[in-house]
Amino acid sequence: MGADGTSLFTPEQLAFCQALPKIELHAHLNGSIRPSTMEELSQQLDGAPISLPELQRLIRQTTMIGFHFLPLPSASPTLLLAASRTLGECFKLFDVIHRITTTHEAIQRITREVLEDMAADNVVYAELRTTPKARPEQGMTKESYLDAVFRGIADYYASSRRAADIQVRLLLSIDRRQSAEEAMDTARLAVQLKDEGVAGLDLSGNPSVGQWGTWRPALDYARQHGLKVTVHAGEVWNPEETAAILAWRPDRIGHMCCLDETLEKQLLDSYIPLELCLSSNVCTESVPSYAAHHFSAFHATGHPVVLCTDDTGVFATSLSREYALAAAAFGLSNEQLTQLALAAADYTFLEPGEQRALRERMEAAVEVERIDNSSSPFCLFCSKDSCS
Ligand SMILES: CNc1ncnc2c1ncn2[C@@H]1O[C@H](COP(=O)(O)O)[C@@H](O)[C@H]1O
Ligand SMILES: [Zn+2]
Repeated sequence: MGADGTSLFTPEQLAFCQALPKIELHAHLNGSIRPSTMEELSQQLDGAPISLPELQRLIRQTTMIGFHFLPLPSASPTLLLAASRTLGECFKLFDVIHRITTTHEAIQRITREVLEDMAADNVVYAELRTTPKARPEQGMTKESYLDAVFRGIADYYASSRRAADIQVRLLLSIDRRQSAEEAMDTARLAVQLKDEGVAGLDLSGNPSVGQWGTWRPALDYARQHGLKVTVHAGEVWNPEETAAILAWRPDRIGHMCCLDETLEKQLLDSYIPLELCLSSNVCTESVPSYAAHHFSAFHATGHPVVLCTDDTGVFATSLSREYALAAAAFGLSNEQLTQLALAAADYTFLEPGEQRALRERMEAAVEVERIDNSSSPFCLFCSKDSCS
């Protein structure tokens, strides 16, 4: 374990995590944009309200986080120095990203690329979330924004040799800057698209903005119409709101970094699955270090937890890296990592039969990996030099 805010994982740990079939349940579409695409799209900006040098500075700063993964000489582990990007800076960057992804073409492209990146990382099931946006100046409505997302998904399936490898559902996000009416529009849209691959609703956005009561009717509406709901909560210290969200009992909750003893007990009693994003929380300083991340305490009690990325483009990470970080920071064995990955099937917003089928598909893939690795002198599945 490195010093505060640093963590160590070995190339073998990362290789194991890359080979593991994984489930991604907390990924924001625009936050998962490839830095190279961000840079390319920014060149096409014309008369943007943000200057190109400033945009380039922000993009460089993002890519720099990626450069903090320093490969050391072969026998040494990979060193990750977590660069920090406060939540405020993070939301400035989202505004920038949104300025360069204003067209249907850009949305379609980043959707395809995000799926390509996930499949290459051995993600076998993903719930991708995004905030539908109306941009009248671009002839974009919330519906046409989502059509572009669906076209991006179709493009991925049409072009990928690994198409069968990844199953996708969408979650529609409500941004905390939105009014009750805007939130309700998104909830109605999600209900209309239930049979088209929309599995649920998400509440996200700058945690310091807005009031829980504003969006609650929209979330009630979605729930009454059979959709699942996940909510970002406790990303900053706001005990009243966190308690109200827990009392509402979302189907899953993201983050929950800032809890006191009472809230922690309520959460444990609720048994609500937690979506945990280590790099995001450390980079935004919602938690002080990997070692101090609450993943460890919740995982140790048997509380349902799932590792997720949040924003691979903003935090320069991947789901494999998040698993490797957890392995290193909390001393998880390969078997524990495997069980963690498999258990996520139960926390998806799929029907129970589909969850079982997903888990079986993952178990079969794990079995193939075990057999493939059984002849290797270094067993990926037990971290021993040889496996008996
Ligand atoms: C870092 N922690 C976070 N906390 C809260 N909300 C976040 C977030 N990361 C991302 N988002 C939400 O996702 C949007 C970008 O994707 P979409 O435009 O919807 O595809 C951001 O604008 C924010 O609302
Ligand atoms: Zn998030």
